[in-house]
Amino acid sequence: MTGGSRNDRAATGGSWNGGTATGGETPFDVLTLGETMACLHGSGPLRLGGDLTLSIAGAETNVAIGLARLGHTARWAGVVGADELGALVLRTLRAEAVDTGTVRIDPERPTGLLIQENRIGDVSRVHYYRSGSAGSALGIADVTAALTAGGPPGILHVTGITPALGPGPRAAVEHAVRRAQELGTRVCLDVNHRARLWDAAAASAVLGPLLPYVDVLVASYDELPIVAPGGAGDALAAGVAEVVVKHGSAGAEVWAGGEHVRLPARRVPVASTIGAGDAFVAGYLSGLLDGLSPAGRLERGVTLGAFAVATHGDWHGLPTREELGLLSLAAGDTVR
Ligand SMILES: Nc1ncnc2c1ncn2[C@@H]1O[C@H](COP(=O)(O)OP(=O)(O)OP(=O)(O)O)[C@@H](O)[C@H]1O
Ligand SMILES: O=C(O)C(=O)C[C@H](O)[C@H](O)CO
Repeated sequence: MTGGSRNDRAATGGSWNGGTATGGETPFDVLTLGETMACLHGSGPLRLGGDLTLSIAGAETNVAIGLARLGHTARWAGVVGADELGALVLRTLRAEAVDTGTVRIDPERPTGLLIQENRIGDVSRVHYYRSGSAGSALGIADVTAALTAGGPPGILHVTGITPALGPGPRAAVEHAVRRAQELGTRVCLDVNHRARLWDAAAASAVLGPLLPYVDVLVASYDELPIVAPGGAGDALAAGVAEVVVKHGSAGAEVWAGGEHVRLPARRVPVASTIGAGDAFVAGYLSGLLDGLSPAGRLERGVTLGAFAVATHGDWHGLPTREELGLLSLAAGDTVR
């Protein structure tokens, strides 16, 4: 399916944008691509049964939703099944003002599913039911449509999850980053290693060669060696302009424009850490779009990460621009 609704929301505060639009349309601030699934969330051990809540999850759409909530324009490219869960994915994204105009519906494959199991305290397990899914049918043609319809986006955001889904998605990501570079679109890669999908050596062989096309590299401190065995310096030497490293509850750091900045995490009560990394990326890219300094970008990343941690759900608790200051209120405050 092509030609769904075009998000006409104006870009707010974007200090730079992509290449020239065709047909008088405004390019999107950010294009993300990958797999988004139905997500069941349980509050205890799965084998005991009990209630599950149904929503959607996908690292790339978590980022797109975070950006859209802050007033940036975002498109997601992917494939869903011709089923009710695919309809849930599309309906949710449209409600969050994420453009789905180039999303393809595959009549042969089901929408993927993941189940989040809250096992002990804040320790969760994720179970995938995504083998043979519609999302894993993503291919080069999907990327071409998404990158060009409406003009090249300002930023292309991809993650290391997508190439782990199979040869089609891998080719799609490799094509996307090359084409983005030709189009003058900046590329952000989040390593987002998923050990249940592939091992570190396989990830390294695929993601390492992408670095010459990457402008902003994001990795957790334990993932960085997958693409840069010698640390951030290796990635900078490979041509990456900004290297952002996340340290969970210890905050994050960035090397950009000859600067090195490190910030602590915001202190918040922990509801669920799932999605903190994606929220962080949305905040960081929002700061980049707004023309903030490396410290300002990092600060917005850390702020969105804290919103994700302090609320339930992958993306549900992410702030609008007006809500960014909420974290500064004292515990127990009520806004009236
Ligand atoms: N306990 C916490 N309290 C406050 N902020 C946190 C906490 N954990 C994470 N964050 C913020 O979120 C950012 C990203 O978190 P983290 O490093 O855990 O990402 P991640 O491992 O990629 O997460 P995920 O893959 O689950 O999305 C951190 O850099 C930090 O700013
Ligand atoms: O693990 C994945 O593939 C996902 O995209 C699901 C999660 O919602 C996401 O990664 C949270 O960070």
